[in-house]
Amino acid sequence: MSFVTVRDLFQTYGSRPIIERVNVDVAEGEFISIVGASGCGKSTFLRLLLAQERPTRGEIRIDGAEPAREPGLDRGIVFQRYSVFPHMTVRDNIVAGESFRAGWGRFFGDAARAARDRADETLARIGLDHVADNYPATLSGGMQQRLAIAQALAAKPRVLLLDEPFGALDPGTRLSMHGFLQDLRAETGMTVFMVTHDLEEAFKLGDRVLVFDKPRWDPHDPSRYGATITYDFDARDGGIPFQTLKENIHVPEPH
Ligand SMILES: Nc1ncnc2c1ncn2[C@@H]1O[C@H](COP(=O)(O)OP(=O)(O)OP(=O)(O)O)[C@@H](O)[C@H]1O
Repeated sequence: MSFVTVRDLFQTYGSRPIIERVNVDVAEGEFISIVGASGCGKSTFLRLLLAQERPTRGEIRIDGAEPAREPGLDRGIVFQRYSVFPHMTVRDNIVAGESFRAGWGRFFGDAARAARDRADETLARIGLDHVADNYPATLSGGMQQRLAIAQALAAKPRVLLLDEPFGALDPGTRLSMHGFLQDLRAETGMTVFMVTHDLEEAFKLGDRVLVFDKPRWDPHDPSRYGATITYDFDARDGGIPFQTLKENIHVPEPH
């Protein structure tokens, strides 16, 4: 059963086509990695899923309906940087994330206290309880991204959109963030779309890996045509052969 349905999607800026005839069906709970050359429209595709922009042509359906224009209702988004509110404490960032669900309203009195308690529980679960009163700028990159993901999930979205969420992190932190995201996914059953430049990350985390590319190319006018999904790899159970090969590479013990 298709949960997210994309049909004949086109996006053009001025006279410049960016995305051409994108068609894809995604089941609820699937983790979709998106890869492709720089500037080929991956972030544009996420913005269309978020309904931040309307497509030039075509349609997107989430659970049978057009995606709501307000963020945080059924979709949460995390960018490479700057997804959290810098002027709010770590705890208030989580409370703000939850308040999206309440229609951007603010919590008062008992409701505010209860929201802060829930935020503290979340922070304890993601290992950020000791910095609840700090401001995001005082946290490491990995901690800020953990906070950003927890904030996006506080509104309990059914779809999480991630735009190169780990791109600015060092390899060790990136690895622990993979574990963090896999745990959250198992816990929530959410549907995820993640743009990444890291192929290994794409195949490791994704159930499917979509490749965006331009099937038509005019060498005299590179911006004449847009990109579409040229490959849709099944990445479950080890993914494509190179991933299996890589895991099987045996490095002999030194004698
Ligand atoms: N609002 C806009 N108006 C005009 N052009 C835009 C707009 N948004 C994006 N573009 C252009 O569309 C193209 C695709 O941009 P997009 O950010 O979606 O690519 P991307 O694949 O995510 O790139 P990267 O991997 O570098 O982040 C770029 O050439 C960009 O300059």
